[in-house]
Amino acid sequence: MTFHQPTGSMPQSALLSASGVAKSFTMHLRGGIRLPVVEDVGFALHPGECLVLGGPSGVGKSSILRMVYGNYAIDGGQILVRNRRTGELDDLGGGDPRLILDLRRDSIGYVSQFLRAVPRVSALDIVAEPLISRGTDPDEARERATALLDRLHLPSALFGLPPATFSGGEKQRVNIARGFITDHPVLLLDEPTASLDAANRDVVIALIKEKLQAGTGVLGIFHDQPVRDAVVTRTIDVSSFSARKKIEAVTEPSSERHGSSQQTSASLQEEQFRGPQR
Ligand SMILES: Nc1ncnc2c1ncn2[C@@H]1O[C@H](COP(=O)(O)OP(=O)(O)OP(=O)(O)O)[C@@H](O)[C@H]1O
Repeated sequence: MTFHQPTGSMPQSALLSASGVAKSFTMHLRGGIRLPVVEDVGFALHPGECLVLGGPSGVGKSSILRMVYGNYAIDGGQILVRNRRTGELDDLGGGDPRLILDLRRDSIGYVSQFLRAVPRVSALDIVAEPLISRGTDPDEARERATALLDRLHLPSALFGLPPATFSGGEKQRVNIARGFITDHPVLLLDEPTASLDAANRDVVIALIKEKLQAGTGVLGIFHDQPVRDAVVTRTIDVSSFSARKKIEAVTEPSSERHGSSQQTSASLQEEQFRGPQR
């Protein structure tokens, strides 16, 4: 396999680093309008560290997580990841799909806000699958999945059912169990506790702390302040990477421009969600 070779470096002890990363979205259905989101994103993640992405809604926190997981291509810069299998630094920002899959298998885990359940697969098998696909004996994998789902208070009557009909919190607990069952050195968490009650939030806090103690580096978004305060070791203010501030600073003083062809990023954003007017 040949992968994109990184040209940069990162602190020896780091698991992951981003430098000079920029991201904009192009609205192809809106005449190719370009919506800049972040630029010059830079940070490093070390073992046992919980780096929290902070800043107001829409500033680019989830976009950064998605870039680090290889879901979003980057416009520039580098995202270097220590490949657990080879020990080498890989540039995930290069967008090589084979490299992205390789890193997801052994090096980077991700718990998204929502479970993407496969139809007809039981909750237990969804959770056990990442272990089985990495060679763990299926019985052992299911035992560990059972223990994790028990810990997250999922009623055992649901273990054998596909999560399609589960409540939001039940689906999220299956999602969390699936994300935490493996031991990726880097774990990305996108609001893992958003749909959980207090008791399960405490379980997730404990699970995150156990990961950190084991040396996992966690990069996460936590809107839930008690959870954030319980796990954070360092916060990154994503506003400092905002590519919008500069645009707004240029467009704000001239109010007559609003509504004309010189749109602000805020109005572009609105349009993006409204979609084409019919
Ligand atoms: N796939 C996409 N296509 C177009 N624009 C996008 C896309 N994903 C994100 N954006 C835009 O990028 C900006 C940043 O979004 P992002 O979800 O990263 O923000 P956030 O800081 O995580 O927000 P929140 O805290 O509300 O979840 C938003 O204006 C959003 O509309």
